[in-house]
Amino acid sequence: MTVAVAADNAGVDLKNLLARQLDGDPRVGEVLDHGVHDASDDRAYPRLGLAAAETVARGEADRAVLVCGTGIGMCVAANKVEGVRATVAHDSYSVERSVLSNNCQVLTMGARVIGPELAKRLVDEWLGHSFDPSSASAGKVAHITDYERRH
Ligand SMILES: O=C[C@H](O)[C@H](O)COP(=O)(O)O
Repeated sequence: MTVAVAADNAGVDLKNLLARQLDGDPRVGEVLDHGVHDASDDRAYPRLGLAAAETVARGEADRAVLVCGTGIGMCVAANKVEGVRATVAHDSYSVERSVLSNNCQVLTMGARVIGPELAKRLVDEWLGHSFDPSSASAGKVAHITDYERRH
């Protein structure tokens, strides 16, 4: 799969770490890094997160990992992009359910909330989950996407 990544300067170190891990993962064909690339770049999280989420909406990326201070701003921004379902998650169960229940394509994390080793482990787990369109959860997600299309 193709995975987009992005971060503001609060999340750049963790994003770079996760990008390297994703790059070395055999399940990932390509990592699209939307920046920032170092902490001297002070572009705000919505610019970076929206650009990455748009690549998911356009089908250029299958998924995205977005990092800011808390993960909240990136999550709010990404969810404004039509067709994108983003979640902030810092625990294994939420990461799993974000895919299996909610078909989220975007995972956001807060570099000021989670340590790098746990973040790496959760991203590894996240890649292993895939949504089952024949599951009971599919109709619930469809309710959201239908609403989005109608409004
Ligand atoms: O959600 C926003 C992020 O945590 C960001 O990195 C920091 O935003 P702030 O500077 O507005 O607190």
